[in-house]
Amino acid sequence: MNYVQFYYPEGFAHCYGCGRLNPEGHQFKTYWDPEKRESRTEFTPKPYHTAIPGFVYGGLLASLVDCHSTATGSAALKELESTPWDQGPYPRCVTASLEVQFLKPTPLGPTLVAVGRVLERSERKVVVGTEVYADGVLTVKGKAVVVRIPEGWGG
Ligand SMILES: CCCCCCCC(=O)SCCNC(=O)CCNC(=O)[C@H](O)C(C)(C)COP(=O)(O)OP(=O)(O)OC[C@H]1O[C@@H](n2cnc3c(N)ncnc32)[C@H](O)[C@@H]1OP(=O)(O)O
Repeated sequence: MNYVQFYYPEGFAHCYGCGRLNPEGHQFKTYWDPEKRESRTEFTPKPYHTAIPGFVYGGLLASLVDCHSTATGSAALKELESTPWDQGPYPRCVTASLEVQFLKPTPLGPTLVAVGRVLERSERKVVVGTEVYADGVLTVKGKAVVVRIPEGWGG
């Protein structure tokens, strides 16, 4: 199964967080389950993504929620099209607003699992709720408003 970012047009595929064409970036990959209408991004932080030894830096967690949300929004807008979900291109979203709640320190080591759900959707805007788990423990919650990319951005 290909991931959402795989279907972004080339001009929108250089994001530091999730651009498949940015070799220096995190290259987050988000999978969309069209039946459950749920998204999933897995990422294993590197040892240098440290806040204090043993715990993940909050900025990385915010980036994960950010890009995971734009990908979830993209999949939610793709649903409004008549083309199949496994045929690109996907609509591209940008983040208008991002809220992150750090519920517990996130341990550095385990693969993090971000799970996203669509809370609200219109033709142009999607509100996405995300939960991030480390070893099955919920450590971060996020809510993002993502908006279909305005005409004339990127390529
Ligand atoms: C090119 C590839 C990019 C890859 C991005 C990957 C993820 C990112 O990090 S994105 C980077 C950070 N984000 C940005 O730089 C975006 C900067 N902001 C903007 O360009 C604009 O404010 C933009 C495009 C988000 C919204 O444009 P604008 O013309 O204001 O939209 P507008 O028509 O007013 O609003 C659309 C909807 O979003 C809502 N909205 C807009 N801004 C916000 C906000 N800050 N908070 C909550 N809701 C908002 C509006 O209320 C409206 O909702 P509704 O349709 O229900 O009335």
